[in-house]
Amino acid sequence: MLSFVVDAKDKNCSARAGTIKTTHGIIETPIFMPVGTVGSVKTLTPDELYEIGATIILGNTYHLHLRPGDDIVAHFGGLHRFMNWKRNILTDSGGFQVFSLADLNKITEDGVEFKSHIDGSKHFFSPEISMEIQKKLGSDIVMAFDECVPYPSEKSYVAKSLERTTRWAKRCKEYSLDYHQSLFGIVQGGVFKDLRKISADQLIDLDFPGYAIGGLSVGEEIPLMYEIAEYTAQLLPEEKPRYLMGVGTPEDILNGISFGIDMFDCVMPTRNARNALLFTSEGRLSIKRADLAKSDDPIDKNCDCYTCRNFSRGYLRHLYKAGEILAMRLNTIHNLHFYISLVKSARNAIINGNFEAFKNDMLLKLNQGGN
Ligand SMILES: Nc1cc(CSc2ncc[nH]2)c2nc(N)[nH]c(=O)c2c1
Ligand SMILES: [Zn+2]
Repeated sequence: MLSFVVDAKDKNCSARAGTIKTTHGIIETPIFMPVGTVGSVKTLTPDELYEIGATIILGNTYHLHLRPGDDIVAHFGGLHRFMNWKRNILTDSGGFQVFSLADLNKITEDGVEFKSHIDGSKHFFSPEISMEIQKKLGSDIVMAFDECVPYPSEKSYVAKSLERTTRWAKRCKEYSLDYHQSLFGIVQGGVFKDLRKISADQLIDLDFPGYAIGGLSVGEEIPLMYEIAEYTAQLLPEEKPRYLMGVGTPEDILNGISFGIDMFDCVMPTRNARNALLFTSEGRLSIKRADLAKSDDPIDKNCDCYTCRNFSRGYLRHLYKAGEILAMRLNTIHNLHFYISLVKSARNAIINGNFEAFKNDMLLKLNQGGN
């Protein structure tokens, strides 16, 4: 069970600040959700995640089903207990990962057969099986089992696929989840506005407590992603949360917020951190750079994260070059803190009525090479 209220709306664009309430606590939106695919946000402890302000993290049905197995996670009382995470968890439904990771055997009305990318073992996912796994994981927000069509795809295939995704969503809705879990529908339709409208209308008829925009950030050009994301967001009920899956860069998130989108997730901050690519309020910074060897500056002088309060660029560069695990941890703390504080600042700007100015100022700063 999930409630959502809109706390403030921008006057010049669709941006809004909201509050999601679940049994695992409050989520103030716009929100960025760190990705914890196999039950860990790579390199960080739950306490470190609380410290940077994370209120919801993501888990993956596909990965956890394959390893350690949803039965094992259920044995420990669900994913919250298993990983000792006391706040919210959203789990993706597995469809996307099957299509992007597994050796996909075949897709039928009933579901998808696939081979594990880990050991090649055969598996089958259906809407019902995806719901059963997410029920065992005990996530607060459960994603419907969908087909994320690749880009580009023939319009005729996208049109047929979205109809099946709607039929699958209906099957998911008919499955009884735990009292505390809420199921979000996922809008598909590729990059075709007329198909997006059909998909959105069909899912709205099924009446979900929240809606995700799927099928984007799959290789399409950024302007096209923005156009479809904005169009689709405006089709969705204003009083329900809107989640843009797999997005994105800080710029994408600021633009997504202006389209009226409330929730975002992306592996970028955590993956880039492990590759020494850091986000700062003056643009991107590669901490590997030789000219940083003697820099006593923090990664970002405007950042108050643990890493920026305690360590120099020179030290972080050294750790990375030496292959120290601490480098990954300190970089991850900074990048996640950057994303989470970006959306928190966006929320405050919406509440204070100056989101447009905030967004334009940030977009300028994010793209300067001021490091
Ligand atoms: N781009 C994109 C990303 C994801 C993964 S979101 C995620 N899961 C775990 C981490 N992040 C998607 N997931 C689903 N179910 N459907 C989609 O259309 C889709 C599109
Ligand atoms: Zn920092």
